[in-house]
Amino acid sequence: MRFLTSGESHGKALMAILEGVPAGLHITSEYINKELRRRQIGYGRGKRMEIERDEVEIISGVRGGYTLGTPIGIVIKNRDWENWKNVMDPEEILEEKMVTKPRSGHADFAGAIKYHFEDIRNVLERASARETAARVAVGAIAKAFLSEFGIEIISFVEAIDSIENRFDINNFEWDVLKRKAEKSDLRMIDEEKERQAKELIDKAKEEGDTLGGRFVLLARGVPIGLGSHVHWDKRLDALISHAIMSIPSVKGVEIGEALYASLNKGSKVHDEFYFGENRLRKTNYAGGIEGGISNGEIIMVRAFVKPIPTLRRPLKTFDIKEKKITDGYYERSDVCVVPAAGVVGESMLAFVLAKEFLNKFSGDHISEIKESFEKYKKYVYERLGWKS
Ligand SMILES: Cc1cc2nc3c(=O)[nH]c(=O)nc-3n(C[C@H](O)[C@H](O)[C@H](O)COP(=O)(O)O)c2cc1C
Ligand SMILES: C=C(O[C@@H]1CC(C(=O)O)=C[C@@H](OP(=O)(O)O)[C@H]1O)C(=O)O
Repeated sequence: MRFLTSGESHGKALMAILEGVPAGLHITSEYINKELRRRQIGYGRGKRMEIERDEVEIISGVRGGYTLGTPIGIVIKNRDWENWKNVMDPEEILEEKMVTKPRSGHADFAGAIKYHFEDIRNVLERASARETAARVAVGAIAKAFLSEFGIEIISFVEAIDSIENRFDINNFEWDVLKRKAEKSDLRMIDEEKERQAKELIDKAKEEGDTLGGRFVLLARGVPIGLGSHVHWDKRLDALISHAIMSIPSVKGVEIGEALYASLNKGSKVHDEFYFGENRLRKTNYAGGIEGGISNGEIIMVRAFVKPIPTLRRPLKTFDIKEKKITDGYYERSDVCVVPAAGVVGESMLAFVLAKEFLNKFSGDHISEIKESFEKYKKYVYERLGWKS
C-alpha cells in the first residue's frame, strides 16, 4: 500500500492516490468527510478554517460503495482558491504577491535557497499543512480497512504548553477516553486541564504568539507480528516514527513510555509476563512494540508538536530580496494546532498499520485477507494456550 498527495494550499484542490487497498472494502464519501471534519474543528485554529469546509470527491477505485482493488483517487477542493486564483493560476500569475521575508520555523528560508526561488510563496504553498487534509482522507480509508479486523485508533491531546499531565498507559479505560476526547474541541480528557489550556491559547492569541503541545495515539486490536526485527526499515516503531514525524510541526515522537524508561531501571520498565485472560502483561511501558514487532498490546505513540511558526507579532527576519534583517510579516495564522495534528496522527498511524497488516496478511479481496487473518489468530491462541 502506498499513497501520494498533490496540491498547493491556495491552489484549486488537494488530491491523493492510494494504491494497494484490496477489493471489497466498504467506503463512502460521507464517512471520509466525518474524519475531515474532525481535523478541522480544533480550539486555536485561525480564519482559514472558517473558509474551508473539507469534503472529498471520490474519483476512482470505488464502485457502488466498494473498493475495486484499483488505485483510489480523491479530490478535496480548496474554497480559498476563489480568493487566490489570480496569484495561484497554474498558467499565468495575474497578481503579484511576492513573499521575500522567511518565517523562522517554516520551510520558507531553506526551501527558497534550495529551489532557487525569489518568491517564497513557491515553497510555503506546498509546505503548508493544508496538505494534511488529503492525508486524513487516505487515513480514513486505512481506518475502515483496519476496522474490518477489529483494529481501532484513537487520539487525544495530552497537554498544551506544559511538561505536566502525562497520561498513564497502565491505567485507563478506552471507551471513556475516546468519548471524552471526541466531545471536546481541544480533544483533551480532563475538563479542568482543558479549561486552563484554553486560557493559555486565548492569552497567546492576544499576545500575537503561538503554542505547541503533545498528543497521544493509541491503537488496539493490533495482532502480534506486524513489523519485523530483521531489517532497520522493517521495524514497526521506526515506520511509525517516520510517519508521525512527517506531520508538519511534529518535532518528537515517543513510542510507549520511552522517557520514563530512559530514567528508570530495567526491572521497573520492562513489562513482566503473567498468565492472564487473553493477556500476558500487566503493564505496557513498551507501548505495544518490542524488537520492531507488535506484541499484541495497545500501541502507544506520543508526539511533540512545536508552536506554529507564523506569529502575529513576528520575529525579525532576513529579507532575501533586500538582503537585510528586517521586521517579519503576518497575514493570518493558526495559534495552536495540537488537536488537528492528533487527527492527522491517527491517519498516519492507520496507514502504517494497514500497510504492515497487508504485508503479513496479503490478498486481493477482503475475504481472502480475513481467511488468512483468522487462521493466524487460531494459531496464536493455540501457541499461547488461550481460550478462543
Ligand atoms: C493542522 C496544521 C495547521 C498548521 N497551521 C499553521 C499555520 O496556520 N501557520 C503556520 O505558520 N504553520 C502552521 N502549521 C505548521 C507548519 O505547517 C509547519 O511548522 C511548517 O510546515 C514547517 O515544518 P516543521 O514544523 O515540521 O519543521 C500547521 C501544522 C498543522 C499540522
Ligand atoms: C489550511 C490549513 O492549514 C493551514 C496550514 C498553514 C501552514 O503554514 O502550515 C497555514 C494556514 O493557512 P493560511 O496561510 O491559508 O491561513 C493554515 O490554515 C488546513 O489545515 O486545512
